[in-house]
Amino acid sequence: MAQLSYVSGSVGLITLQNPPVNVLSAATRQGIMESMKKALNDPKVKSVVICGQNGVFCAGADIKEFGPNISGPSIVPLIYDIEVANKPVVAAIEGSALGGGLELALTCHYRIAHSKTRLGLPEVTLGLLPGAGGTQLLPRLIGIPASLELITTGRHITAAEALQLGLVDHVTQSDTVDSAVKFALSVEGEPLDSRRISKRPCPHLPDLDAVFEAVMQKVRQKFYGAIAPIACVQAVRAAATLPFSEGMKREQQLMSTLFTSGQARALQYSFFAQRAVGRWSMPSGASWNTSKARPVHRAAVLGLGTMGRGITVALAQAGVSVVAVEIQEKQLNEAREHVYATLERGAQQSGVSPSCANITYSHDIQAVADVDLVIEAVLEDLSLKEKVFQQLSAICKPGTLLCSNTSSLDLNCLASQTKNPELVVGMHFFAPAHVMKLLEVVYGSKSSPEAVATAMQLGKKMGKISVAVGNCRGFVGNRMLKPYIEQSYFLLEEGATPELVDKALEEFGFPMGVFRMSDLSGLDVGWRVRKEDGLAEPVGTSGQITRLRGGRRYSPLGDILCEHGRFGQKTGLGWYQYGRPGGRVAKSDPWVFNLLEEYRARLGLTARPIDQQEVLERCLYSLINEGLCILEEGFASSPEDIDVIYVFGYGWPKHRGGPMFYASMVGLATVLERLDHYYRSNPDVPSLKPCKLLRQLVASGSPPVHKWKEITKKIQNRL
Ligand SMILES: CCCCCCCC/C=C\C=C\CC(=O)SCCNC(=O)CCNC(=O)[C@H](O)C(C)(C)COP(=O)(O)OP(=O)(O)OC[C@H]1O[C@@H](n2cnc3c(N)ncnc32)[C@H](O)[C@@H]1OP(=O)(O)O
Repeated sequence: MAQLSYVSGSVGLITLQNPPVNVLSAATRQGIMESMKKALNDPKVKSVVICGQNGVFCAGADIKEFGPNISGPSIVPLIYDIEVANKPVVAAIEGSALGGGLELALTCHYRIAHSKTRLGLPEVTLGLLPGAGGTQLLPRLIGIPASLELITTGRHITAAEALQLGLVDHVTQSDTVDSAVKFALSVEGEPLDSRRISKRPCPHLPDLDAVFEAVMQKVRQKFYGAIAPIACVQAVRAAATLPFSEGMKREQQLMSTLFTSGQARALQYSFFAQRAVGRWSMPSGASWNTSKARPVHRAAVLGLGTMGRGITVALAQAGVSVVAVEIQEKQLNEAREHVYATLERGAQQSGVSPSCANITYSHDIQAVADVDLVIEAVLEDLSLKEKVFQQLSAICKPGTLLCSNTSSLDLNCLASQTKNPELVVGMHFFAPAHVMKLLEVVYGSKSSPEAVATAMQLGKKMGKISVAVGNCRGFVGNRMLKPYIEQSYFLLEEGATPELVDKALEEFGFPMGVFRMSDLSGLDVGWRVRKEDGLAEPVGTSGQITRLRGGRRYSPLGDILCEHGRFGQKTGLGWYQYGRPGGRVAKSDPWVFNLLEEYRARLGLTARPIDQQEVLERCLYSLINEGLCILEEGFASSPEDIDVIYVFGYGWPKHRGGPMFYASMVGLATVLERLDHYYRSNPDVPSLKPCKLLRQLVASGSPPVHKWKEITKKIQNRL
């Protein structure tokens, strides 16, 4: 796992050999320790270079090993041994130097990096802090403000930025190991004391208290409820105020609290879940490793409203050449300007040149004739989309993949309008499409595995986390949102206020509660769908309100708001008031309180006190229950799929893993008991009825999430 060889006569070259990314597993740590000892004891060796096999330095500790019993040598003493070495040790950094990998490099006396390397301390994203001296060494090397920023965000930086910060000594464009060996030869015999970072004082910061206070406030706001960023700030403060050895003790104390926390488990689960969703499968048995994606060199986006513009930007930024089509001339011109400005802004932020040259605009649908893939993003209207798919099927060259950005319509209906339904898949982006990481790739009953593989690969190229899901109403994300929103309306009927419900959900960790979120996305969208479904009927100011519709309880509260022209932020009024159309700051609205009182009086409902616990249980457990139904019915292939969708598309707090992981942390038996309880008192609300899979999981002893698949499969085989 780490190999010592001898080069250029006097250099001991230690190569980490743990593919694919040379993580510091027990065997690797052992290997480094033994190789180091051998090199230092060998009189022929005058300097040491540490590098990683296959162009990757080291991606840090092996996250899979984290748990109560870590075997093998501990990282911290190993790293100390390197720093105190009496021969110069040079890190030859290429690929990635992350977490424990960067800490390993920090204890070397010199750091040479290839220009394409990414460096960082991403432990905070795993619910941890850089616990192998990173919080004490980095501030001594690059100063407190820069260290705080890197450690609390976990951001990966380029070699150029690392050089500018003083994190590396030299950046090379040629062979990194060769450069490091040459460098090691040049410093043999030189004194090392000034190269030992632990011996340096932390650079003085005059307004220390103010800096730490400001950063603490920022992380509390930005990462609401997350404990790791706070511990990171506390650890860096120790570097600024304590001698190195004391600071190390503080780092270890903070690390051990984080290490066993539920948040760390959730975030580490999420790390692997993000990678697991790439290994998709379909109920037919087709999967990522049996299906080949087609290359997409040229894509078209049809319909340049908000979604189409975002998709155009994301494709261009991914280096795909785009034909952007909008039939209305005015909208086309506006879109062109908007896309240009967004690309310019993005380029300024990232420092790379904008990709505007990749885009051609047209108001003629014939312009899509020779593209490899089309993403349709016209209005969410079934008959319009059906017509568009008929046209696309006639115009496009044979084999062109036809994708729809629909968020709610039946993909099979669209596919049935084409000559080749196997070439039709859903690509459900989330607004703003060039920013949001999630992409639901929806397969219909006839979608070919090749079409799914192509959409998944294109999503990856666009920097998205793509999840393959089946074609049920609302797909996975929006389907689960329905019972969650429904419960929030019922809670209002029973005595809650939008403020109370939102507060409970925001304290849980959502960036916005359900009512603020609905105001942002527009209340009229759901209203239109409910009207199409025959659910929303005019309520008026007098007369009977029917609460039972389609055999289940229905709350018309959202419809009433829409009847009053309250569509949310865009009209300045919704569940809250915003001062003006397009206003962003939500303020309580007495009109809503009056409405709720009058509504309850009309229905003979008595308001009762509702606490935050009930809000969370009813909103979250009904959403979780729907997710379990989706798994049971096979529309998602694993709980990880659902969790990734919720974390990256719906603001589920990252440090809670996702709804399925959260349910397992709360205890499936508890979720089942509470759903049973609420369903007993609300038998006309089917979404509270615990699904078969939940009962089965509890009956099987509530196995951890990664074992649910076995039980899901059994239920599906029986269906
Ligand atoms: C009681 C208290 C005691 C506490 C004592 C603890 C002592 C603590 C001392 C030190 C602690 C150090 C903490 C850390 O170092 S935590 C790890 C920090 N590192 C990271 O977060 C890096 C994570 N990896 C990545 O960002 C990427 O994988 C990257 C390296 C950029 C490569 O990206 P890419 O090329 O896209 O490849 P993949 O992401 O698909 O990864 C390839 C496979 O490798 C697996 N992988 C990657 N990193 C790790 C890791 N650190 N541990 C385990 N496995 C890792 C990844 O899952 C992929 O596997 P698979 O193909 O099976 O999906």
